[in-house]
Amino acid sequence: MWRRVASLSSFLSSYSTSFVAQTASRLNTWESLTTRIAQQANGFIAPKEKTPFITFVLGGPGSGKGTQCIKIVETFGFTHLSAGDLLRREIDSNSADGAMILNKIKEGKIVPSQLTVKLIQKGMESSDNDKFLIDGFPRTEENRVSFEQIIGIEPNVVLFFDCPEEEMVKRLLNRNQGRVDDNLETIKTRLKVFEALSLPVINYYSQRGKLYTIRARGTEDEIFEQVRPIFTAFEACHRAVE
Ligand SMILES: Nc1ncnc2c1ncn2[C@@H]1O[C@H](COP(=O)(O)OP(=O)(O)O)[C@@H](O)[C@H]1O
Ligand SMILES: O=c1ccn([C@@H]2O[C@H](COP(=O)(O)OP(=O)(O)O)[C@@H](O)[C@H]2O)c(=O)[nH]1
Ligand SMILES: [Mg+2]
Repeated sequence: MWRRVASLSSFLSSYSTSFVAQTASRLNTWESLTTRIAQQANGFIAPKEKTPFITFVLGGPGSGKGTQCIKIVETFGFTHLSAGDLLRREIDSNSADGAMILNKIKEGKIVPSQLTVKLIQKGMESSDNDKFLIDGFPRTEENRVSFEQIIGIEPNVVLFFDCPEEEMVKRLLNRNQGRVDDNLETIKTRLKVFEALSLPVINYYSQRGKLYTIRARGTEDEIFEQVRPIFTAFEACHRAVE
């Protein structure tokens, strides 16, 4: 469905007086947003009939990734694959790796890449959808490379929820989902891991022109209004070729 688009730039520029344009101006100017998206869609060459459209959803712990993914799913029909949820499911199913995964999560450390990528791969293969939100992954450069090697596709879009540390800590301590890692000691490690290992991944995608940074403070709805124009523009690209 999300196939290569032949001539998007002209379509997108004629779209610039729409409601979407007004909304998009809060994030970027509409022109620069649509130009970027057209370039990315044009660079997306489908090697087989159904190549998935992949969005990586990144940000520190408590930045609101999961919360915003729910809204993206409701509005744009993506399938949500949270790497953390997939790993927690492995623990709950008493799999051979369960104890190791639990330890890593308790310590705020990163689970070996191959394992996480295989779980994501299974999630993608068991879905009929061709639009995926991969939430909380890749968290390290090694994660990123492993995904590219095993899945063989690069993300089309990378969202980065940029949130001040004190706000993330406050949210995590109030998350109230009974998670073993929502305690101050683990949170401190997770913030260090984020800075040391995850920020390089974010910088990598910024350099590749795939990064959309969202200011992740404010109400959930306010934050979603920064996210919405990105996917609206991609949908517009998609409709243009149907
Ligand atoms: N904009 C927001 N303002 C206040 N609290 C939020 C906001 N977005 C999410 N939360 C809350 O913060 C906590 C962490 O959000 P979550 O989506 O789980 O973040 P992440 O997946 O990035 O760790 C949750 O309890 C969630 O309800
Ligand atoms: O690709 C991943 C995703 C998660 N985790 C582990 O799972 C924890 C919780 O991740 P999740 O994405 O659920 O946390 P969030 O950022 O949403 O709070 C992380 O701290 C890691 O220990 C991991 O090792 N690799
Ligand atoms: Mg989450």
